[in-house]
Amino acid sequence: MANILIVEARFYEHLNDLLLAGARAAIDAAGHIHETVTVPGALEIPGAVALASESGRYDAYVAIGVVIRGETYHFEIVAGESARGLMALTMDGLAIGNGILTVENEAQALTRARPDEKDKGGEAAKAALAMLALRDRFG
Ligand SMILES: Nc1c(NC[C@H](O)[C@H](O)[C@H](O)CO)[nH]c(=O)[nH]c1=O
Ligand SMILES: CC(=O)[C@@H](O)COP(=O)(O)O
Repeated sequence: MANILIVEARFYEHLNDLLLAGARAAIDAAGHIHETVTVPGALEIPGAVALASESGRYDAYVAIGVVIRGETYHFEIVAGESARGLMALTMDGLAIGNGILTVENEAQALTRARPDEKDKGGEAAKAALAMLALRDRFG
């Protein structure tokens, strides 16, 4: 049984609740356990994963968040840098699924967050478990 850490950036409460439901359902269905920690925004997710990985308590990580474009360039920074940070951690050997939505508006986010629609939270959890299985295979 693996211990999965879900790191959520709780910028949009109602959207995160949907993503979390999908991620938790996927982990439960696979027979694993999970914990959840909350950070202010997507930019803090990679750092939280890095800090958690130093504990040695978790087998894989699921990043959950929603980045919706506003008026400024900040969207590119938040979306791009959170993804880049997670990719760097993946290349360091951590099993991570990226469920950070980067969208133009709330309607796009809702469709992707709902477990009974695109279920990006569940998809990210399954990706993390797939990477964990790969690491175990190559370990
Ligand atoms: N605009 C969004 C943010 N912005 C906040 C940053 O992620 C970060 O917390 C801040 O810059 C302090 O370091 N975060 C999201 O998750 N979603 C957004 O739409
Ligand atoms: C993704 C963001 O950082 C964005 O929500 C911030 O909005 P704005 O660009 O209008 O400041």
